[in-house]
Amino acid sequence: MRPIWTLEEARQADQEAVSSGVPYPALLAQAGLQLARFIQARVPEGAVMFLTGPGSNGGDGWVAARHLARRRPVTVIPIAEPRFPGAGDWIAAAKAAGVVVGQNPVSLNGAAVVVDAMYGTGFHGSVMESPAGPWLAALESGGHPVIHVDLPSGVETNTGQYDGPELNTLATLTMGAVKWGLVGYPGAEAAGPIVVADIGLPGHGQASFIDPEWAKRHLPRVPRLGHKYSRGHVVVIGGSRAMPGAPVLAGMAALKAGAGLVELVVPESVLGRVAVVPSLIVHGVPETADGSLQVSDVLSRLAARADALVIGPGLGPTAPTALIEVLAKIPVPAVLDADGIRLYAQAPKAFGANWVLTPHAGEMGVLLGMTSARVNADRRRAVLDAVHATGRTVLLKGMFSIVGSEGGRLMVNSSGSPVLATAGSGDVLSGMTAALLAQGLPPDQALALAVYWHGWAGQIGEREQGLSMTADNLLDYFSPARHALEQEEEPTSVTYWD
Ligand SMILES: NC(=O)C1=CN([C@@H]2O[C@H](COP(=O)(O)OP(=O)(O)OC[C@H]3O[C@@H](n4cnc5c(N)ncnc54)[C@H](OP(=O)(O)O)[C@@H]3O)[C@@H](O)[C@H]2O)[C@@H](O)CC1
Ligand SMILES: Nc1ncnc2c1ncn2[C@@H]1O[C@H](COP(=O)(O)OP(=O)(O)O)[C@@H](O)[C@H]1O
Ligand SMILES: [K+]
Repeated sequence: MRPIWTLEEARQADQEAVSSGVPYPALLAQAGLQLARFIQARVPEGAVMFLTGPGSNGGDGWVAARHLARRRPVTVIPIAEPRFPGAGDWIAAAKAAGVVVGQNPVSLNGAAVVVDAMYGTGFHGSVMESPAGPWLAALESGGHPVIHVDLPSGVETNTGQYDGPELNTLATLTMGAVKWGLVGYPGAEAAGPIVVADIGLPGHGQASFIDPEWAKRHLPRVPRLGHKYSRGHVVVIGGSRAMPGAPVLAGMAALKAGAGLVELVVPESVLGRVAVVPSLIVHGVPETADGSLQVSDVLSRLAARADALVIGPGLGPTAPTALIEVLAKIPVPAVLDADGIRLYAQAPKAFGANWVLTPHAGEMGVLLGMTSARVNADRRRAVLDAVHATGRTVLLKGMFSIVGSEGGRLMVNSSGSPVLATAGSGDVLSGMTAALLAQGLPPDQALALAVYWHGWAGQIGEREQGLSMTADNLLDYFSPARHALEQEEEPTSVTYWD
């Protein structure tokens, strides 16, 4: 279990530790020691400069400063009067160990690393208007390498909202468990690589990361006596004159993720443009005057044969609402993506059982009646609201994608790469998800495993091809990504330090 905490859950973890007999100063001592060990490991030489705030985030800094002062030059610059429990004693001990107390920004210039211990979970408001503002501006213009304690100062714990500058961040060492602000936007960008320090707090929460061991255990095995029908039959419903390629990407992804048989159902006028891949079976069915899929008996018959459907890749903005109403009556699990989500938003009552939705922030905005900026301002809340509104499993895409399912359970993906932000990469994900549904995984597990596997394919693709990777190249990395899952490799965006 690798939990992700809200502010309330972080406070609850403290209280549980304290009420089980751990004195609060012991937690501060442990956090400060872990911070000192981490700084020593990451930046082994040179002067260390701490910027400390009034609360316990500053306390972590003072404790770490005392440990490091035995080995190397250490300066602490308090940006506000210390008020954390036991401050007088901890500060006296740090000074006795040789910590120098500085006062001005000039002293930053000699630092091999600056430690941001100004604000953590107790922060609220605008950081640029707080006493930390001028220091963040100095760090931005000086380009000093920075390690953040718990959270970058100014990042809101539950959402990731942040109005400070981008710094030269080496890492964020966070105490006990990752906070939602570190996987929210733009907090995730400000945090850089996240490292979790074990300080002996209890490790549970409502949300968790998708775990490498969990992913390995849920990968479908290929039965030795299987045949193509027993491996799962996926039908992709989509395509339009402007977007004939999207269903092909989804279909190929479904095959490569282990479906035994994949059929594409597209408007008849685009049939010639999708019938290019020999492994895919394609059907042209009746279309509207502008070349979008139309409701027809043949479409319903083809859809009803599937073990899982993908509805939406390349469907286009003019497909009729009646299409979703007809498909909702077919008792087959389905992935709704792209214009499939728009159709759902127009006809919410049409929602079929075992359907999953895979919106990016813009499509989530369509579902919830808000802008994508508002979705991204509190991604956790958006997923909870969408699950509540639909009663179904929902994925909010993007870095640190979130899978939400009934009961408010949330899973966050830590695999992935910015090269996935390329046209068609969502179609690949929808096909992969359908293949896992067709192989018998329940919706939340199919989605979590698909997003984790897809992220690994992106990571390996980035390593092999750099930034020029496209969505069709992504298909080439399913196999090495599956191998990474089988080896329980750890994504690098979040690591655990003990
Ligand atoms: N909990 C644990 O188990 C452990 C916690 N640990 C560490 O403690 C951190 C949490 O400590 P914390 O609660 O003291 O909060 P922290 O962020 O240091 O600062 C709060 C202070 O900042 C002030 N302030 C806020 N916003 C402001 C603004 N805009 N402008 C000006 N001032 C502002 C605020 O003022 P107030 O709101 O009270 O007026 C208050 O004085 C946590 O992140 C982790 O690093 C570890 O030691 C180990 C165990
Ligand atoms: N910066 C990023 N880091 C990690 N994954 C990303 C990033 N940007 C996009 N992705 C992933 O790439 C995919 C993009 O899907 P989507 O936005 O639907 O693209 P399209 O509609 O063009 O296929 C999603 O799985 C998303 O999570
Ligand atoms: K901090």
